[in-house]
Amino acid sequence: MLPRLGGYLRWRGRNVIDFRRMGHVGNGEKSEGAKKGTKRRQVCHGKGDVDEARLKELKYLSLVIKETFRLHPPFPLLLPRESRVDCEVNGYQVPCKTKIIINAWAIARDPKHWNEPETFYPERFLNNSIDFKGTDLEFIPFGAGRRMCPGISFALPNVELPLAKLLFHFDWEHPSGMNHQNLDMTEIFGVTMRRKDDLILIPTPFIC
Ligand code: HEM
Repeated sequence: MLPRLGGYLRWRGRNVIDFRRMGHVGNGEKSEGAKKGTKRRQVCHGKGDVDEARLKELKYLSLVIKETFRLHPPFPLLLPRESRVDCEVNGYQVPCKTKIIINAWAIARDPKHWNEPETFYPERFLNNSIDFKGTDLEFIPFGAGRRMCPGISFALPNVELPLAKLLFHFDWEHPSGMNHQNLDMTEIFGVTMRRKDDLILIPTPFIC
């Protein structure tokens, strides 16, 4: 359960939703946003909620999640590996037993593997078999090989389901003067990566 403090929904010590500016829906009347939102909620509309069984039908959401993991992997650097033989990589001599840290963040933005790598474009995964299950080495937000994340099948529904529920039950807007183009996506690098600035959004409840 996420705590609500002083009008903000807080997660990991940060303000994620500003409830003080929450859009009002009076007397059971649907907001304009909610009426428009019905079309966007086709998969779950009439059910009143999103459940785990329907997650795989939310095709576009899964593309958006993939693209988010590509551009903003929570763990930008994989666990250190040790080379087992003397080898040469791009002209560099790498002696046996050298500790190697793989930069999954940089690989996922490498123009040798991605068209317009800096652009957030979920459709790039449409009709495309590239996945983050550890076999496509240009896209490894969960790592690859023997040290790959063993929590992946626990992690994914815990990203997809809360996100799907938040999108189903609310319409979301930026505070005035902001739009997705001027949203500052700067991140703070570390063992885990996170936004530099809080993401402030205005939710309007969607009444089914
Ligand atoms: C979105 C969520 C998550 C992401 C992006 C993620 C990503 C990663 C990455 C990149 C690694 C290093 C893999 C490598 O070096 O090849 C890793 C390791 C690991 N992850 Fe996750 N992880 C997530 C959630 C979880 C969860 C929920 C659990 C446990 C329930 C978990 C347990 C572990 C463990 C135990 C390791 C170390 C494996 C080892 O040392 O061999 N992770 N994870």
